[in-house]
Amino acid sequence: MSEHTQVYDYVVIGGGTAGSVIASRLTENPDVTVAVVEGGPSDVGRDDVLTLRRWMGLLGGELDYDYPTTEQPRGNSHIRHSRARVLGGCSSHNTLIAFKPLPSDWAEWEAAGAEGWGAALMEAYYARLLNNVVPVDEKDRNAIARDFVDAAQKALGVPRIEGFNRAPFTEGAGFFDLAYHPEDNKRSSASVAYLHPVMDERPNLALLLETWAYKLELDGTRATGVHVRRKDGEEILVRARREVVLCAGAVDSPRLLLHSGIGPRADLEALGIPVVHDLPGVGENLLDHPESVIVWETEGPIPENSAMDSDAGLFVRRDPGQPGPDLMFHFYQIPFTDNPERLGYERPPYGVSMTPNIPKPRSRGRLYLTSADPAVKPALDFRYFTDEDDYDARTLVDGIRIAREIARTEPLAGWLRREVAPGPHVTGDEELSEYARRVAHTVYHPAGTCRMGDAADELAVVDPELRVRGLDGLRIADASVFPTMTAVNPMIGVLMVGERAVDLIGGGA
Ligand SMILES: Cc1cc2nc3c(=O)[nH]c(=O)nc-3n(C[C@H](O)[C@H](O)[C@H](O)COP(=O)(O)OP(=O)(O)OC[C@H]3O[C@@H](n4cnc5c(N)ncnc54)[C@H](O)[C@@H]3O)c2cc1C
Repeated sequence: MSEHTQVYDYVVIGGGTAGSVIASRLTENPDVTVAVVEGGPSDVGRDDVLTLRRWMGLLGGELDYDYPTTEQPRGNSHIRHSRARVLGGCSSHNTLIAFKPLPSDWAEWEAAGAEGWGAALMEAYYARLLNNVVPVDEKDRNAIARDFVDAAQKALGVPRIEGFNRAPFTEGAGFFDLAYHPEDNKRSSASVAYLHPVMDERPNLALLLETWAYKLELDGTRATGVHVRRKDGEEILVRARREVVLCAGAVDSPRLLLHSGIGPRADLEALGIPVVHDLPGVGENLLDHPESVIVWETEGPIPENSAMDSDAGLFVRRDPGQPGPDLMFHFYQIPFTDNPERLGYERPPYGVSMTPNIPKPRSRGRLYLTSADPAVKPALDFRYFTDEDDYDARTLVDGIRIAREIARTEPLAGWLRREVAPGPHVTGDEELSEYARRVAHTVYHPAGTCRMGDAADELAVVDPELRVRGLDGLRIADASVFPTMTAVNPMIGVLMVGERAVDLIGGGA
């Protein structure tokens, strides 16, 4: 089929978390035309997507790109990285836990060269968000999760936090804020909040759904559009009069750059991809929040009410010298045994789990291509637990010990019949580390693969205005631009990147 051309002012590649924000804001100006190239279908009318509590049913299904990791000698090689293939992106299949990044996160970004991204300025972008961010509703607060919060507070002496986004914190236990509508458990995802209200009313907004972007079009050093393939095989060159904005996420943004010849020269040459622009940082600095899991059998069934089965959590700061928390826990009202089962552990009929994770992991991974064929998934080598001081693994060992302290404390203790995994006999540092790493999972937070940095930083992919270094007409706005990992779950940070990108582009009404 021959390729034809469509022209818009802006082409947004990826109608996901950040992309939905940008497309919505840019088209507030009726004189500006925007095309969104989105690989997945619409989420409108899809209860399987829009009902928050059904999130687990989406993992690994037809709306999941489902990226494997490379072998992880120090970790778990079986982790599958879910990435949503649907309008709203990962905000359409995640758990919508909503944390404004902490002031210490923004300070770290600034120190890494993201000039102008300090906490005071970023506050305005949080205020702009259209998502319905509310604390877990009273009716969704399960009795065992309430007792987890009480026990954590008592066992560790940390404060109870009601509204994690009200003020910066370093420690505390409580129910999360979620981007949802408690009355019907519907998502307040990026697409629901930003696109649904306007998508049928704005002739200047074109949603090209089930359309895959496989190569950027460049005229010299200027990005002028993108080559896409529609579901029926039709190929289109979607041109941008003003800018191309890449919002395909931490996996697919670097993937598209690499297939377009933008990346580390030697890697591209080795695969026979013509080098358009040597940019060594593309795919480097692959970050994540790794987690482990402790599972208990409960004395019997747990009440059913919940927003999405992991409604409460805990932050701890073990090292008072740190500006923010250095250990985080999600509490699951279900026995989360996917990884332990592979090691021979059983799934109890009724149970709960705590998943300690590393807010500021030190291991750094890398994303790279293994083929010049754009259909082949890239390799994701997170290099889990490879940091020099073994900080990451030690953090999870501390996490298991702290989780046990909480489990021994009333009012939680009375619910629990026995520890299923790793089991009370596993107590030594070495054994705990081995267990923690082999059952390690991801909190699904890949980031950093096109990181922002200053002009002197050769491994930076975008400058503080989100422009790709050395090229014109091309910005990136999604989780890939994170210079470092936020201590908290990243989605709100991604939405704020989207809002800020609109200002930097100079668009919007
Ligand atoms: C299961 C799960 C649970 C999570 N829970 C939470 C949570 O509770 N709280 C939190 O803060 N964070 C959570 N996260 C992380 C958070 O959702 C992500 O960090 C964030 O949504 C990423 O946004 P993004 O804009 O970078 O990418 P995405 O939202 O993934 O958007 C990328 C979009 O681009 C499209 N796309 C990609 N490549 C192409 C291409 N070549 N052509 C066309 N379209 C393309 C995709 O279809 C997708 O819609 C979770 C993630 C997952 C997977």
